[in-house]
Amino acid sequence: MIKQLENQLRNVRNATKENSPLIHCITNPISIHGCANMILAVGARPMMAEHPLEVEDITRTAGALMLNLGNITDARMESMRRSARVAMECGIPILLDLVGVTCSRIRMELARELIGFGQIQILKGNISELLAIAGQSFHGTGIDAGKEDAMTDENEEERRRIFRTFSQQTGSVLLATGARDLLVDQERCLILENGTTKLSGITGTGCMVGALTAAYLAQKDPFIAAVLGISVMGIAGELAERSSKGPGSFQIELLDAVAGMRQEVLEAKLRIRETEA
Ligand SMILES: Nc1ncnc2c1ncn2[C@@H]1O[C@H](COP(=O)(O)OP(=O)(O)OP(=O)(O)O)[C@@H](O)[C@H]1O
Ligand SMILES: Cc1ncsc1CCO
Repeated sequence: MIKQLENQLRNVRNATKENSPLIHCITNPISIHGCANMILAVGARPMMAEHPLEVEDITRTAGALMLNLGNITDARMESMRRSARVAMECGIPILLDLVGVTCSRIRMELARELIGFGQIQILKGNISELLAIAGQSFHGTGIDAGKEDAMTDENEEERRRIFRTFSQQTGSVLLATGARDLLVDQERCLILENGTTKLSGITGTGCMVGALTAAYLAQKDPFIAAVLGISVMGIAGELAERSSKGPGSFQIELLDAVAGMRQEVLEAKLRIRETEA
């Protein structure tokens, strides 16, 4: 599995740099700047447009659409509906980041509405947000995952079963972030263990995982895009931790590590395992 996966990761990374796809993001203002820089760092082109009267035109020209529910507003809710419809008509892949569906009824209702339009290629969130959207009990508060929801050896099998069923119902690849990241589609289930607690010390790293994944999603392989989004961020976090003094320099080093990541380093540091089928 690993050799084949490494080739797929390399091909998608190279294609992203060669084709420089436009990535249309409708996202929160807290992490918007970090998300745009992450998309640039992997060779794609960010476009952060959210006015309801212009988003359809912009989505039509994009390689992928990222919808992030953080800090939601009426205007962005309307824009997300409009852009999602256009993307689905035009076959443009969509990533929906479920920021805060654990704490906000309107976000949960909007997420369900967007999922109900048809196929969202990737549903992403922290583990509590994924449990919530799958109709399971959860412990997250605000935009943070609950400690009780963390992935463990004990709950791995049950989670795999729950999320595989939800992936079959929605047709989406599911990406749940945390110390152990979980990636599930209708046939496969991977656990990724790269990263550092320092990634939780600056705001928006989850949103940036969404932005990286959306950049790779333009190559139209959602599972590989999600593996790349989460592993590039995790490994860059490990590298940045070594060379930074605190959250300020960590933020800068993180961007540099994403932009400068060599394929050999990615392959050498990747901590990934497939769970039993
Ligand atoms: N304890 C940890 N150890 C290693 N990596 C971690 C840890 N916690 C989070 N990460 C990594 O940090 C990144 C963000 O994941 P997290 O689950 O914190 O997202 P989030 O809660 O949505 O973040 P935000 O709300 O700040 O955008 C992911 O790459 C994840 O793998
Ligand atoms: C802090 C914060 N609040 C809403 S969105 C966001 C960015 C991280 O999700």
